[in-house]
Amino acid sequence: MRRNIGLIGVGAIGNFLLKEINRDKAHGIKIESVLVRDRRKYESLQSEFNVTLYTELNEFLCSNIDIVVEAANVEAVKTILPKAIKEKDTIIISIGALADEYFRQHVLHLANIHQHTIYLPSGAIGGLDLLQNAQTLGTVKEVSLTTRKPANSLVDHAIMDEVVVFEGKAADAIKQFPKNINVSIVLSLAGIGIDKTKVTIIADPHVDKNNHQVEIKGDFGSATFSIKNNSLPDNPKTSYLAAMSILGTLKRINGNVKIG
Ligand SMILES: NC(=O)C1=CN([C@@H]2O[C@H](COP(=O)(O)OP(=O)(O)OC[C@H]3O[C@@H](n4cnc5c(N)ncnc54)[C@H](O)[C@@H]3O)[C@@H](O)[C@H]2O)C=CC1
Ligand SMILES: O=C([O-])CC(=O)C(=O)O
Repeated sequence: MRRNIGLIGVGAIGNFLLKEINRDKAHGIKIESVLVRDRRKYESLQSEFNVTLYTELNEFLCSNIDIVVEAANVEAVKTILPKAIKEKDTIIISIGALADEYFRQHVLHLANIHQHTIYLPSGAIGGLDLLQNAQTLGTVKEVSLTTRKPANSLVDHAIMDEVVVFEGKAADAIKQFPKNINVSIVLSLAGIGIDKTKVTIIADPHVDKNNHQVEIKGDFGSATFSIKNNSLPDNPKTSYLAAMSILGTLKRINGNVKIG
């Protein structure tokens, strides 16, 4: 059982996890340790959620934790994951960090040598089970993602009508929108890769949800997933489902039945 969690980053997703896991105590798991950059800013979490704060990665990794959960950003994954995966299984939500081929191969190598697992939750989308099954024989031909978000999540000036802010491959989408399109990288890794997965990002002043449309075609047939996500109150860029997918992953790791 992975009961004790070490959390990296307390923003919209980190707050959700602290409230759901430590306040409810209903999931058989507990966040024990939290890695932050500024201890003073987060001091109150210690008494509110009965956690220990760390600002030093090594001390955090040596604390009483079974699994690390990252809920920070792509840059944090780049600096933290190589060390973390040597010591612990690790759940990553800023999956965009793995778009860098050299970095991905490096951390997969470390995971293999140290016999730890990198878990990549499906985040704000779905259908990754189907995509991985359809691709077992390498016969998926096309994968595309169209993401439509409220305009102010994507552009810093007011717009009256929708604007396509990106059209191209996932590899380039994550470079331009590292806080908005991590989903394109998990989709790429489950399917046909970051250079073949097509991405369109639309800033839309007329929507209040984060919409993702995934289209898959291959020898299996075709599939379409359309997801209309409510966002988390603390960060409109981030979908509620993305936070829930971490909790779901933690529950499935500890479960005795694996579905999908
Ligand atoms: N895979 C997916 O489907 C999705 C991924 N995401 C990604 O999840 C991550 C977290 O999302 P939110 O909680 O909404 O972001 P947020 O911006 O609300 O919170 C991130 C927190 O991490 C902290 N942080 C940054 N670097 C750190 C470091 N080196 N050590 C410790 N703390 C650090 C920040 O101070 C901030 O409090 C983001 O990278 C976001 O892009 C978000 C939604 C969906
Ligand atoms: O939460 C979402 O809808 C998607 C997102 O921000 C990401 O993939 O980075």
